[in-house]
Amino acid sequence: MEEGGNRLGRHERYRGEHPVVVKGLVNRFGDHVVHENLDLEVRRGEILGVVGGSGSGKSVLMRSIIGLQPPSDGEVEVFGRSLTDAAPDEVLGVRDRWGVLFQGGALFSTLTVGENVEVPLKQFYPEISDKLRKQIARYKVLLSGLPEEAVNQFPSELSGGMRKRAGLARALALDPELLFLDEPTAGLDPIGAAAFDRLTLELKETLGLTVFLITHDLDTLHAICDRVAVLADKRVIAVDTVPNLMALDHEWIQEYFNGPRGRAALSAQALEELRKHMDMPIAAQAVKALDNAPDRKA
Ligand SMILES: Nc1ncnc2c1ncn2[C@@H]1O[C@H](COP(=O)(O)OP(=O)(O)OP(=O)(O)O)[C@@H](O)[C@H]1O
Repeated sequence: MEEGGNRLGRHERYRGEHPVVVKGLVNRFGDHVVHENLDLEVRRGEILGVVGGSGSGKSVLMRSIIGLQPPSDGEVEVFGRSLTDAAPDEVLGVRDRWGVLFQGGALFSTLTVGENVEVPLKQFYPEISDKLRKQIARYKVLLSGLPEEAVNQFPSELSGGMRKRAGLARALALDPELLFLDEPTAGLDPIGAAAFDRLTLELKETLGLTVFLITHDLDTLHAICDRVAVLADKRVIAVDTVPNLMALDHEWIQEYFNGPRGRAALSAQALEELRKHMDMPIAAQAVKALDNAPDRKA
């Protein structure tokens, strides 16, 4: 067990280097082997992107880490504690330290946004008064970039992007140290997706979160991920920064990062950087040239 493995006090933060450590993970459904000897360490304070082809087992990996998918074999440690053979009360002391945004938001449709955020507060902190719980929920809704009135709206009254933010507000309900996001920008338009990326980065920086982020969105990987884990061949074949991954000689990685969509994401990011320096004539010229480039007009 790594440093920081002693049981944490309720209000104590995890100080170890790796809030998530996965060792020799095996997941099987009948004859179908999804993971075989998968290892992964998530560093404290990083945004770790998780990529892989469809069906490569990204969601199953996340579910194994948060205890929703008991692994066929191997070990999962979260905040220095093994969850695979932990007693239920030990798991309880760990579960309230993470927040999860599932694909699609997974909000309760019969509850308002504010009430949705109150659910984990009620579950883990039943001693909190109704008034304080409502105030905390309202604050989380605002923190997620939603307007005040969203607190009393139902999920069906919100746009897709707002629903994602409502799901994020609920994931932040317990002031988590670790945030799991499963394809948070899927289905958002590019502007909404970029705004959600900025919010994720801001939350990571201001709240000191560690973020495990499953995504297919190349723009997200370039814009906010400190490192990216690549799932292929039933395991994590590489974990590194995007530039280092791009230099690896692996067919799937090359196709993914250096294929046409990968290059477009890279040029979009370069453009974004250049736009920050429009007072410099060379940057302004470059932005103009890139904006007029034929592949950007297509
Ligand atoms: N409960 C389950 N029972 C049987 N098979 C499952 C179960 N959950 C997942 N699988 C299978 O495990 C494999 C990995 O699924 P997973 O959802 O993790 O993929 P993914 O990498 O997240 O894919 P996508 O990018 O399409 O969301 C798939 O073949 C899926 O059908």
